[in-house]
Amino acid sequence: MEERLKRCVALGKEAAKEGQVASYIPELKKGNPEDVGICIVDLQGKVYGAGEFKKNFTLQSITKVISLLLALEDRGAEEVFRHVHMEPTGDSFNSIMSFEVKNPTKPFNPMINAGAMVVSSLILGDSPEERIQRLLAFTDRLSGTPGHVIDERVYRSEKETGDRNRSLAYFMKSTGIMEGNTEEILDLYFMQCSILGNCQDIAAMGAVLASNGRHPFTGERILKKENARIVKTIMTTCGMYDASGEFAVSCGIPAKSGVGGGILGAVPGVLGVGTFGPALDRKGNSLAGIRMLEYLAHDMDLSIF
Ligand SMILES: NC(=O)CC[C@H](N)C(=O)O
Repeated sequence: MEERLKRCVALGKEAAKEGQVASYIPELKKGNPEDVGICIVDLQGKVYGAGEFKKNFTLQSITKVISLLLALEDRGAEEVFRHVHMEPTGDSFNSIMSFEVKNPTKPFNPMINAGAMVVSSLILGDSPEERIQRLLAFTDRLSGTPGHVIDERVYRSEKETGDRNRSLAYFMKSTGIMEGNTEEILDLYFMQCSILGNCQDIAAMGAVLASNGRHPFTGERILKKENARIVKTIMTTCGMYDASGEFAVSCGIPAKSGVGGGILGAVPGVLGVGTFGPALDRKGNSLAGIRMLEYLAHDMDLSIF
């Protein structure tokens, strides 16, 4: 396995040369495009890693999986899906057009920004502070590693420049889909995107999903089986944004990407995998991550299809 992962990293480094580090959030420009890492956590809790698999990065849209799981555990699926659909969009993750023109009643799915903001608004807590603390504590539980924090610089950078997300949020306020204090919900969303984690953290989360909600490190059940199933399905259809269809064919692993360069993968009944490589393609997915996951899927016969 060590050899296989080293080979992945070599392939990932090669693929990363074609990509660009995200720049629309100024602080993310500091990412090093040559960083590449991968980690696998199997369902017995064994950890295998190569490259920069212990290096922290902001989880960004990978936290859409965490917030959806928490909202599902907090509120139940019926209530969550009263506020958000579960359909792929075919448009970019922060598209306004798709949302307003095609379907103004509720956001298409929880893996695009509009849907994720509505989902975060459903997380229980009496104050924004309590909500973000619950989200951080849940990140600790899912990853099996305590002490997750927010990258304050990325958070501030996003808050200062997040006009697109602000537009989406206020549009949803105007149609009545998103209830509550819009600025507080935006703030929660910006903070959640800035949660720091590494490949091992996201591989462990993938393993929890892969084992239908049991933690591979402790055997403890931390998610309802049904919620793990729902989230894996939505990752398959929507997790790589408007590249989800192609990724399902080329790789076939339920996955979720983030513009910080991470991808979380969950192979049902087999393993969780986390990849890192901040050089992105034009759709906002990590090039190294895609290459490594495609290689792994073929080499280990991991496609679910
Ligand atoms: N694709 C992503 O990772 C997007 C998350 C980013 N924080 C944003 O809201 O634009």
